[in-house]
Amino acid sequence: MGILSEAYKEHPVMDSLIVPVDFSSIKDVPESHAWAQSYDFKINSNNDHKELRFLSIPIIDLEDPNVIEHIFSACETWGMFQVTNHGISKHLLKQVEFQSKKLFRLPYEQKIKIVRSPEEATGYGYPRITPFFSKRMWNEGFTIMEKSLVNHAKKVWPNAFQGFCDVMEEYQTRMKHLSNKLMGLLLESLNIPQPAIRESDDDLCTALHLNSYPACPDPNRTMGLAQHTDTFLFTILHQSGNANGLQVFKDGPGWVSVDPVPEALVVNVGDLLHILSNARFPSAVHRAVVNNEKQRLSFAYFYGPPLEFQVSPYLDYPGCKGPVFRSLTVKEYVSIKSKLLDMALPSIKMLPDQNLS
Ligand SMILES: C=C1C[C@]23C[C@@]1(O)CC[C@H]2[C@@]12CCC[C@@](C)(C(=O)O1)[C@H]2[C@@H]3C(=O)O
Ligand SMILES: O=C(O)CCC(=O)C(=O)O
Ligand SMILES: [Fe+2]
Repeated sequence: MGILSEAYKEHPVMDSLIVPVDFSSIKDVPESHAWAQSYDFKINSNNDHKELRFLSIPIIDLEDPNVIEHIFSACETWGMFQVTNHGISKHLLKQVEFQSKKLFRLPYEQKIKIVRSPEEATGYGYPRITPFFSKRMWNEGFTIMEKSLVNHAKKVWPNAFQGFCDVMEEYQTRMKHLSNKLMGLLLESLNIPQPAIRESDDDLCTALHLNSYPACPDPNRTMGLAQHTDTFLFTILHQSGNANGLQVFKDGPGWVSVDPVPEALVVNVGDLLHILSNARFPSAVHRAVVNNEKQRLSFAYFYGPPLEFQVSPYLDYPGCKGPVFRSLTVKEYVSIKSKLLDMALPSIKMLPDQNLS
């Protein structure tokens, strides 16, 4: 999605909110990264729901004959599920992990050479949502979209970039394939006739984002990735190294831990699928916390329709009371999200009288 930067250009991010600190040289959590003590780091903090304490998101076997029903129910209840039998080999996941470790282990001066530029989408840096929070996150990331990959890799490994590029390219190809399959299942679960979303495969908005959460001296004072919803249709996430960290917010129990399940990948609903489903599927509010033992890595693959695609709520289902959101292009939504973050969805809600015909 080279042209995704067209949508970001209107809201360039200041350099100081992109360039991470050198985490390898930090012995204590600095003020810049110390979140308020009142910040809710706890899991299942709502004591009224003790019985929900051990809740977990559904695990769905993609070869289950009832996969459509399971996906519908998981998306409606959680906006998130884990999938098994997804066809991504353990070997490839290990290679992505190996190459990512190699990248984040580079000396600081090297990583700085591939910092994301203020209007761009790809490269090394703090999470994109950083400007919306007064404190920095305990996270360094690297975003890959097709064209940028080789250029960035050449800057840090002029003679040895190929290994990194081959693995990341292979992973993106496999992820796109799995995403096309999941998209079909998600649309079927919503009874939406397969639209043009997947016709122009080349123009799809896809991105691979590698997250690294360095081991933190005081994990209860800082946040790995602050709460957010993902922008596109859905995200496929691999939590590497069996390290906990991901949490999803559910009304009632509060923050629920999404523990890594060997061989499973996490799938979460993003804002565009929330709009397309006419709010029947929640866009999963999630975050990542850190630990003091070891670095945690996660790999997120974002999948969306082409930038010019018009996203409209689908209304042909029993009990539909009219559109919850106005329709808009992907590009317009990305631009609104860069400006408003969690107020983006409320800002495109239809007013009650706009639904009267
Ligand atoms: C395609 C994208 C989705 C993403 C913004 C990005 O351009 C590349 C990084 C993605 C990420 C990863 C961490 C959380 C997130 C909210 C962020 O700040 O950057 C997501 C973005 C998103 O879903 O909008
Ligand atoms: O690291 C995680 O578990 C969450 C990552 C995430 O939410 C993202 O990259 O959008
Ligand atoms: Fe996310």
